[in-house]
Amino acid sequence: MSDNLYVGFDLSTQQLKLTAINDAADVVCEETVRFSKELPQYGTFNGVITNGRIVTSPTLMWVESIDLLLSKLSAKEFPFHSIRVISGAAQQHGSVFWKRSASQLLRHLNSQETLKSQLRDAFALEQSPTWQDSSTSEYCQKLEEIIGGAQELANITGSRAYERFTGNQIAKIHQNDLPTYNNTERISVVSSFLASLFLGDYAPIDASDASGMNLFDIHNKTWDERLLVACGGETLREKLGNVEVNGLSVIGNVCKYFVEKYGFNPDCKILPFMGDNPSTLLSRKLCPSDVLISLGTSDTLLLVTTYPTPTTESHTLCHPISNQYISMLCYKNGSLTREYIRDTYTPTTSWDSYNTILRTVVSKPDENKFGFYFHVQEIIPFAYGIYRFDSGEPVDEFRDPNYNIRAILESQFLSMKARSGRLLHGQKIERLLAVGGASANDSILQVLADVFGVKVYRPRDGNAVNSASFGAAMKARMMAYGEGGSEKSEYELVASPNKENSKVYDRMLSTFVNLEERVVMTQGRVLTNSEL
Ligand SMILES: Nc1ncnc2c1ncn2[C@@H]1O[C@H](COP(=O)(O)OP(=O)(O)O)[C@@H](O)[C@H]1O
Ligand SMILES: O=C(CO)[C@@H](O)[C@H](O)COP(=O)(O)O
Repeated sequence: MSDNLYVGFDLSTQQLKLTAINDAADVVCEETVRFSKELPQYGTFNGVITNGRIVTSPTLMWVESIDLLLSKLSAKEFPFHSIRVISGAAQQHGSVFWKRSASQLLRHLNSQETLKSQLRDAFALEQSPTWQDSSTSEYCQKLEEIIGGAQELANITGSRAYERFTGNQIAKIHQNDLPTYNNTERISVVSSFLASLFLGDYAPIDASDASGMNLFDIHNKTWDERLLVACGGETLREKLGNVEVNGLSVIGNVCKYFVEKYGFNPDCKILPFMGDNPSTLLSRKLCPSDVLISLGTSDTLLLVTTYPTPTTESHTLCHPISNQYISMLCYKNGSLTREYIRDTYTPTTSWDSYNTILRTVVSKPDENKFGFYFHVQEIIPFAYGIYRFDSGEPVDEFRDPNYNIRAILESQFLSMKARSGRLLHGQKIERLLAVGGASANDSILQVLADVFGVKVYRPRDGNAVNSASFGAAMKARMMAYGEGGSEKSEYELVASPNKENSKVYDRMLSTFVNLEERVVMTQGRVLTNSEL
């Protein structure tokens, strides 16, 4: 490993990850810290602490995970000195509230101590709001009213008001806990928080992540004054600092702490850190008609567009390194809800037994059966609860409960298909590119191919396992090689649609949309199936 190295981090819901690549863009090292498993003292489950609709992560757990990750690499004699550039990614929307004077702590980090011991007192909020939080509905409603409606807000910021978006989280603190708000010097999103630690100073929020706050004008690429004042009063602008609109501009060198403690090169450059979904888009070379589907803790559908048309169901984000835009659908019931169904309906609670049932017991779609699995409060649609239908009638359980194993995948992918049409403006999808933890699962990707009627590819073996940290490493490498670099053929075909199944799913789409509407109409309280 004597090459130059380019490193990307990803601070996601369940783990902190690192990917290091070399000049040839080959992955030379990956490392992970799983929060709940490796830092159990913080009491998180799947990386978060849930209290009803409030979902947070301990900020200090994130801080400690950085030293833990780097010390794991030290133990392997990782050549920190060879890292030329670092960048990073993180879950979008989450926030970190730095206390007054925290910048002084950041600027004087001492390599003889740990980050945790020095930053113990740096945060005005000990628990960071995360993207899974859905406790701010009243602030969302107010914001849309102030600005003239959901579509109007989407036209400015790229999204209608969403509970997890940082502006609404800030409004909640501003209106309920003014002392904490006033004691806050800087509000970072998770990506700029992570960058700040490496920089030893507050790092700017990058434009792609600012697009997930309901505060940023995605056309002019500036904070929107009316929205700032509505969410956090006159002082919010100062608390947020500047947005970095050029994702490839150097924001500084790595700070002394990392040079002295781990042997980073003092000349190692830092590029702005991004949201994990924009970063995932940088991980692969995409053709204009490619659609990327990330099946991780959250499920997202992503495509790049030159002409954004914000809707009230999707998100439009600034592209992290170009003047283009990203259209995105995001679902909260992704891998963890699939795990829940796996653990409820398989004897050995393993993906192997899940896949066996999917391939053998419920191997064909049944066009009369539909399930909706909003195990946690969903984003699109804004719904909660589990609902099943057989021949148009609500049922508490399918006659063969194994059908849940297929139905959850069908409903997740039918929802994406129904909604992606509006983002594509009639353009045909040529390839679906699957990334994220569940993309390792061929049986799941077969259902995806059947529902969309399109071939599904995934990164070829040997590429990075984690797309967001790989994307950040690829951006770091762009400093030396530009945006093109030496691209390789990076995909393998995993699933071709079964024509018969695809016909069935085409027929199911309109019934799916109607039943989903019916489920949403009953919201307000969770109904059992027999009440529907
Ligand atoms: N073989 C598999 N089949 C289906 N899901 C899987 C498989 N392997 C891992 N996963 C899921 O992937 C999820 C993690 O995905 P990942 O993209 O790494 O997470 P994150 O969204 O936190 O970045 C886990 O919750 C796990 O359920
Ligand atoms: O809320 C969103 C996007 O709007 C999520 O996609 C988060 O960015 C979380 O990412 P993961 O932890 O699932 O990677």
